[in-house]
Amino acid sequence: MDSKNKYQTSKNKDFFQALSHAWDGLKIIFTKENNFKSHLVTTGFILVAGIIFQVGFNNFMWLLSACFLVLNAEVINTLFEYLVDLVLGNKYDPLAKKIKDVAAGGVLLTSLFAVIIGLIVFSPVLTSIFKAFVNS
Ligand SMILES: Nc1ncnc2c1ncn2[C@@H]1O[C@H](COP(=O)(O)OP(=O)(O)OP(=O)(O)O)[C@@H](O)[C@H]1O
Repeated sequence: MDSKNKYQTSKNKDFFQALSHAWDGLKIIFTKENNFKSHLVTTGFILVAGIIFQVGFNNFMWLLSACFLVLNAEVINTLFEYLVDLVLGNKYDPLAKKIKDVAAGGVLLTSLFAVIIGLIVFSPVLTSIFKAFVNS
């Protein structure tokens, strides 16, 4: 199948064709899903904060991992939303609700993990800000 054929349903010919489809997938989720955009912006702020406050290599890796887990959970959530919509369209189905809600629950759970990691990593910074605020 020609790689320029937008109706391709067969396997990709090479790694670069697969990469271009994966990039298309990221563009879709970035342009269509506002939650993904917010998570990406938050990831940027957290990583910049990690650099500014010099949290150390290991802590920075924890922050990086937690942020990318949240982004990945959002990708999986969107995937299930698209699958349900593909199969059902606007038809209501209690199982579809379960699928979408469980996928959204996965994002929430991962986000809670990221918040806990953030609080642990930035606790020295937060403590010194709190002390400075109390002493002022
Ligand atoms: N076909 C359906 N049948 C039953 N319930 C549905 C169906 N589609 C959506 N829902 C319910 O409506 C809610 C909102 O649907 P939507 O597709 O916007 O998911 P969402 O998790 O809110 O999306 P996002 O992650 O983009 O904020 C879902 O969580 C689910 O409870």
